[in-house]
Amino acid sequence: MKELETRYLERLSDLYPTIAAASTEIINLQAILNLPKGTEHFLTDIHGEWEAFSHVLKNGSGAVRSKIEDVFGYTLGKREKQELATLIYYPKEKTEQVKRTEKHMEDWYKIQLYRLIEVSKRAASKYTRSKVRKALPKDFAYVIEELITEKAELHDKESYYNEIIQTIIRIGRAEEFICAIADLIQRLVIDHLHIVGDIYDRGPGPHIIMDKLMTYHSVDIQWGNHDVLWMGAAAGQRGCIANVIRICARYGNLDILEDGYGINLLPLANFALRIYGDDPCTCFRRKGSERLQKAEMEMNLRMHKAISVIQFKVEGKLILQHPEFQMEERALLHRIDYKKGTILLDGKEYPLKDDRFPTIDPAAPYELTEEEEEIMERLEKAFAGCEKLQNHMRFLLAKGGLYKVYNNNLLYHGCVPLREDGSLKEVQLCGKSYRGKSLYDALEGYVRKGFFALDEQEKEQGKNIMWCIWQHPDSPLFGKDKMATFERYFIEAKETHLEKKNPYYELLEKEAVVDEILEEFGLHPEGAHIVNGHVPVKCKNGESPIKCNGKVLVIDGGFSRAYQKETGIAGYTLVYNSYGLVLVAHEPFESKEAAVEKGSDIHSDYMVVKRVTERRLVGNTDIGTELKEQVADLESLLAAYRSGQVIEKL
Ligand SMILES: O=P(O)(O)OC[C@H]1O[C@](O)(COP(=O)(O)O)[C@@H](O)[C@@H]1O
Ligand SMILES: [Mn+2]
Repeated sequence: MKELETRYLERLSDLYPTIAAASTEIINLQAILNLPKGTEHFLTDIHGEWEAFSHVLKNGSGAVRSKIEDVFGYTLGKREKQELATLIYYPKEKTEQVKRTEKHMEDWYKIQLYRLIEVSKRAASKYTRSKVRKALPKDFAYVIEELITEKAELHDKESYYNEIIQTIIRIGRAEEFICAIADLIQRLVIDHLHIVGDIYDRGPGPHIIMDKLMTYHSVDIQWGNHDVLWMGAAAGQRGCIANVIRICARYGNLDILEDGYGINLLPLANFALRIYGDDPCTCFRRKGSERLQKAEMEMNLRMHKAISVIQFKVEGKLILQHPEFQMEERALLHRIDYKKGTILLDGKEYPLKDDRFPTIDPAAPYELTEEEEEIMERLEKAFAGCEKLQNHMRFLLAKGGLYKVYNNNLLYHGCVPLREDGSLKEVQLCGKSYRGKSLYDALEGYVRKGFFALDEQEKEQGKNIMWCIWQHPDSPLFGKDKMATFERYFIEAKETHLEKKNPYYELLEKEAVVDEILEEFGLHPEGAHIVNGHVPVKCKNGESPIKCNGKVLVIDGGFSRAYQKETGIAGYTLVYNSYGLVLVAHEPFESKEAAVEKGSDIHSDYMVVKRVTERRLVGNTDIGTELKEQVADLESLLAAYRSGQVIEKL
């Protein structure tokens, strides 16, 4: 044991070879521990709405505005502060707009540059110089550092700064400089980003969001059911592929696949036109925006139906092949009376709104036709072979998981499956029984196997589990008794559309239940929170995102336009800074142009969930715990140097 410790200290002495080096590092770490904790930003349910997402990233859900407020308080008017905020979010566009009318651009540059420097000084003051240095834009690193660092020894600071700024303007670099410093501010106001699931589906730009996240300085992702659906599709699981395409068609977004990811949908399009060419496919009208032209719409309708039918076949077959999933009642095609055009559900017969099924053989309803089979084979290859999609999925795998415990908060997208009495529900998974955290851990293990297992059978199992995570009643990411997709397309009777939520959602006000969940994940209930998304908070019905006296925060980001009518708001985000937790309500995002033109921001309301009496320091965070361990190790090294156990390397 002793030997192991000496060996460890020897390795550490490679990094800190002298008493002086080890001491300096201890002092540095100690300084970091006493800085205010960095601001965390939580977003969920972005659902492809990349413009609103980009905006919220830029404004840090109000974090930029509050920095401006801190710096300028009463010394700037409301309009000027708003203009400055817009300049920080959209430096290029805002400068262009000003140029159109402003006659004295030099003055304008000078004023804005001063203001931007003041804001960045404030934003940087929370961090060590080394961290700020790492965040500096390459081109202007040196000069920005000069400008934002207080120089006590300078006599005439003003003329020194003036000189720098004048030079920047004179040599025609003011615009680039503004962009660089605006980026720096955005980067400094948010230290870490949490995405609590559902990046994909419904909106037009999940791939753009993924590209953005991949360049973000610090992020973790808790996968949502829609994200796992895409992961399953990328891994080649057919049920997931069909769902992904169906949802894109449903929202008129097939171009995400075709243009965004370069996945060829032509075989499906040709097939759909041939098979459903004179079928009005009225049940397959798309939801959401009016972006499609008429001809495209006709095509969309048909592709939508074609892939839906394929989905119901593929899923039904999977369910029947895997009785252990216990989803038999979700295989529906054999319950249809193809002559009468009805379906028998729970002993009740319902007429179908559309009973044209030219590709279904009533004797073998789950078999794909030869052409359907060929289409699926090609799609499988296309998804698996799409480099961009695979890169995005690898990023999700690397930065994400099914849940996260971070700074005393428990983050997951959906729920923890519970029984009616609030106890953790036992769930069967591949012959074993799990509940609570063990269920989450097991499921995550299967997802990773679906990508990385060497053994083909294990890999296959992992892929199928991804499909289960998407829509199994016991999936913690789905959390409903069924996904009534078929019923919602084909049956008028609303009672069949009902998807009953897991008791979790009713029990969230019960402190004993919430505490048990927190403890299950290793947290002390005192001062801890659960943050989840997934269910839109219907503000207009008086629902609140704050449950259980602030212990649970259901912050469906509500970015999805299609859901905004229902909720009456564009959702919530959460900010956790050194002063406490603040829930931010958002208005619908109009467009980037409107944001620049009108200086409109979309955060409308703040609810302080928790305000601490003493500012929280890095020392009280998870990173702080790690740093303290490092300090302890370094102190052992120092002692070893002093006792002669380890010798300095000069
Ligand atoms: O309104 P849409 O896009 O048809 O989606 C409805 C389906 O989406 C789900 O709500 C799942 O998506 P969410 O994770 O966004 O809730 C299903 O329960 C439901 O069947
Ligand atoms: Mn969801």
